[in-house]
Amino acid sequence: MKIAACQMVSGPDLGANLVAASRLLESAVAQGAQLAALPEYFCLMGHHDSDKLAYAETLGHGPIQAMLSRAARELRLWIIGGTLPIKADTPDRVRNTTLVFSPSGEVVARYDKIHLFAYDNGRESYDEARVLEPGTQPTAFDAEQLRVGLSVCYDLRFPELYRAYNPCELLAVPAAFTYTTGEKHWELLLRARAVENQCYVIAPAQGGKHENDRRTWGHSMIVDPWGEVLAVVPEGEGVACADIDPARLAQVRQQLPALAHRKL
Ligand SMILES: NC(=O)CCC(=O)C(=O)O
Repeated sequence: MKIAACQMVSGPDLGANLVAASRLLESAVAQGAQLAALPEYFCLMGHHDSDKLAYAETLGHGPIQAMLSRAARELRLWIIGGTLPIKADTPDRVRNTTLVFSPSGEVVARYDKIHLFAYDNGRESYDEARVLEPGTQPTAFDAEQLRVGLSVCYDLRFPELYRAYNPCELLAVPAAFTYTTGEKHWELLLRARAVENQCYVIAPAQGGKHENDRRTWGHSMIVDPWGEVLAVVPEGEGVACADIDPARLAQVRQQLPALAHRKL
């Protein structure tokens, strides 16, 4: 199966972000992809944390989900729908949610980001817990022969989440890594998760200077189970495509049976 990681530089205009996401999904299909993934916050990188509340949807309703479902159906594509804000049970809180759409346009999986990002180096600071409510459930789904484990951005720093997905063939990490942390840690962590879990990793990211003055690292990539980077988009909008090769997965696991040697 050919897979595609779509990189975006989303802004505060929901309509414009949805148009850009549709265009990238079409481009992924034109390059032969059967599964495409969008980045974290693909539909909105607002000026304020509270913008997420204004655009939050209830499950099964709203323009963001309608666009993803229509694109999946019309393009006959599996879509890992980055993240979108879904209303939480708690007032004034949202879940940062990945919805997965099958090629018939149905939602087949929901994952709510478990680990909420916080960072403060004196010049930049983030605290997702101000408006987000964390998820609690690791979630995987099957896309034909592929078992895919879901995660979002900061989750990448918590290897125990990915162990919960073993065995699977692909780990998905839609992200909006900061430029500062991404420059140092993004590729290192993605390749580590691929090597230690002997899986492919698809990591679609935000990458560039956003209207809200945030700068994200980008470098959307696809990594193979030996830790090789198969495709990358350094900065700006674009699509990184690569093939999932079952023979490669089998070869890596047979030559170095580290997963079978786990003791804990
Ligand atoms: N949106 C996020 O979770 C950002 C995570 C990040 O930048 C990191 O360094 O971790």
